[in-house]
Order: sequence, then C-alpha cells, then structure tokens
Amino acid sequence: MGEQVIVLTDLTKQYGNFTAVDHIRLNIRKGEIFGLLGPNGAGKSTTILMMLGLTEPTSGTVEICGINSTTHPIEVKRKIGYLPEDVGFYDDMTGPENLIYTARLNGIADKEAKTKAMELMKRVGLEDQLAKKTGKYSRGMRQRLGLADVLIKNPEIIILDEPTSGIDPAGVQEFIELIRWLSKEEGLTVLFSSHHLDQVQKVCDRVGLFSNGQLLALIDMAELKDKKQELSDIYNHYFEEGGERHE
Ligand SMILES: Nc1ncnc2c1ncn2[C@@H]1O[C@H](COP(=O)(O)OP(=O)(O)OP(=O)(O)O)[C@@H](O)[C@H]1O
Repeated sequence: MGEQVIVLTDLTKQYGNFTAVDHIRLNIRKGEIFGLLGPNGAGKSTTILMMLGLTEPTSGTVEICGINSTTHPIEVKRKIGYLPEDVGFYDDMTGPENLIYTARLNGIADKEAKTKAMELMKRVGLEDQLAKKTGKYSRGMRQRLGLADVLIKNPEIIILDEPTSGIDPAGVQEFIELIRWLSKEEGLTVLFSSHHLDQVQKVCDRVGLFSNGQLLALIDMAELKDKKQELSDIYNHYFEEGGERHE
C-alpha cells in the first residue's frame, strides 16, 4: 500500500435540502491515475472544488498530502495543479511567455522559470511551437500548454477536468500517453474527471463511479482487464441508456 495523498472522509455537501455530495469515503495513493466517472450532476465537480478548498464541505473532511483543504486552502493549492476544461492564456503571448508569467506569479525566479518553461514545452510536445502566439494554438495545443502551465508549479497532484473535450482522436491518444508517462516517470498523482468511458479505461489505474452524489463503485482497472471485462460492462450495470440508474 503506497502513501495516501488524497483522503476523503464522509465528505458531504448540501445546497439547502439538496445533497450534491453524499458521505464520500475515498483514499487515493501517490502515483495513481484515478478516474472520476459519472453522468452530469453526479457530484464530480463539487468534490473537486472541496479538494481544492474552494467550497466548504457541509460535513466530513478532505486531506491532501495530510493537509486539510478547508482549514488550509493556500497550502493545499501549492500541492495541486488544476486544469479546467477551458484554460485561459494571454493570446498575444507565446507558449513559453505564458509559462514564465505563471511561474513568476508562483514565486519562481526568472532564470529558473525560463529553463523550466523550455523544458516543459518539450515535455508536452510543443517544442516546434515556441514562437507561435497562443491565440493561434489549436484546441489540442492549448490543452498541452495547459498541462505545462499546471506542471510549472511542481504540483504533487494534478486534477484534470474533461481535459480532452474538443480534441481530435489522434490528439486524445497523444494526451493520454503523456498523462501516463508523467504519472510513471514523475510519480505524479492524477485525477481525471470525464464522461468518456473509453478514455477513462485507457488512462486510469482505478475508477470511482459517481451518481447522485454517491460513490457507487470503485473499479480496479488491472482486475477488470484480468477478468476480460470492459468498463462499459460495469457502467451499464449501474446505469440504463441516458444515465438512469438501475434499481
Ligand atoms: N452552487 C450550487 N448551488 C446549488 N446546487 C448546485 C451548486 N453547484 C452544484 N449544484 C448541484 O449539485 C449537483 C452536482 O453537481 P456537480 O457540478 O458537482 O456535478 P458533476 O458530476 O460535476 O456534473 P458535470 O459532469 O455536469 O460537470 C448538481 O445537481 C448541481 O446542480
């Protein structure tokens, strides 16, 4: 059993009488790629917001690398890099200029920022785009730069929210390989929130199936593979077409 870097204990969020996240208990190990899978409104984003310390739980706790996200949100933000679905850049600046800007905001000295920016451009496969303004980037290039922008802060955990939406199939495949490589080579813990079963199946080590604020199932992808099952078999066991839950 590796070190637990994300520990959710009976995590609950209510909006008035509505329960968006319902007593979630979950431990995620260092270096794991963990998928948050579930239909719209399942509670994935609310759970992520509580991990980031941006929303307070109604009850229960979130600990990130042993730090409580609710009481110590600033410390937690240093540990987590968050890539939203649509990342914003300064469009009239190049990729490296955008990365250096982020590095400066995070207190990284100029010389180191420049070196790291160039290293990361290479690592995310944008070494041929050094002089291009980000306003002219394709969607896939923007997501790659988004990943570099998250990594320049040296996070221990990265949270990717629907990171492949709008990218073509070849771009998706490359992005998935990049995520796997980062997790394997750098021991980075990755949370991958998505509706895409096929992508979650390809990239994740374990998957949590969310519905109506609850964690319905925890799926170990290696075990699933051994049993020659597909993630869709499990998903369809819980949901009918259109996201309705089986009784
Ligand atoms: N600020 C809020 N006030 C009231 N209800 C909210 C608020 N934020 C989220 N909810 C509700 O909580 C539930 C869970 O939403 P959440 O965004 O966490 O789901 P999700 O799984 O991330 O869905 P999606 O895949 O569509 O992003 C939804 O029913 C949503 O309408």
